[in-house]
Amino acid sequence: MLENNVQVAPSILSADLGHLADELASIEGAVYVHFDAMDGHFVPNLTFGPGVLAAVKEATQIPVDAHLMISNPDQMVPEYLAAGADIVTFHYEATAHANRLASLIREKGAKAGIAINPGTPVSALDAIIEDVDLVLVMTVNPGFGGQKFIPGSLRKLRQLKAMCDERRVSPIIEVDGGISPATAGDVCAAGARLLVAGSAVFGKENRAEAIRKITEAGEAGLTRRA
Ligand SMILES: O=C(CO)[C@@H](O)[C@H](O)COP(=O)(O)O
Ligand SMILES: [Fe+2]
Repeated sequence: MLENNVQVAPSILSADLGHLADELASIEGAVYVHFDAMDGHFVPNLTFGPGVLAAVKEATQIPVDAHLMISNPDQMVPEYLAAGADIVTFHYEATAHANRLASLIREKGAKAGIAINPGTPVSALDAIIEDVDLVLVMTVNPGFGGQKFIPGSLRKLRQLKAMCDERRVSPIIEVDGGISPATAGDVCAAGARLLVAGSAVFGKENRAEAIRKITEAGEAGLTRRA
């Protein structure tokens, strides 16, 4: 990914699931479709699994960014890979074998992502930062769409960017939760480049315009940083 390229991944958690194919067709400008898998155990909500991911892949050409909010991801990751996920992101807090899991994802040709909850420090990534393609900094506590952005996430993003620069690695830095044109500038100024947005895209009538506004606000944040 280019250093100054802001990308938006609409989260279908906020889409009208009864008309998923139409919803997917509406997100012009989206670089990924964000797919929130929740198991009712790691997070207090239950959504969809690999079967729905395979249906999403059938319905759109846009690559799928699978965010697995599930306990014991080691068990289910092969299913999400087989379903066609282009990025598979598991939670640091959910596995004892993060490096092994990241290797498995990469061996199958997908991008490997690791996510950290708001309560998990960036230092938790110390032993894995070289082995992943993406780091997802949760900017709300996972489980639900439409929550308020946690401002303390900005400090974590700056710490992560500094860690990456020091170690000379450049994973995609993704943020998820409460992202809108109002918060996109700050997260991009702090280091994020891939912005998940659920309610700020699917809650709007004109999705292409919503995606464009988030992208532009993010790019304005990059200028501020420079
Ligand atoms: O992973 C999650 C929630 O746990 C997200 O991907 C949400 O779907 C984001 O929704 P908004 O905060 O953008 O409405
Ligand atoms: Fe997500």
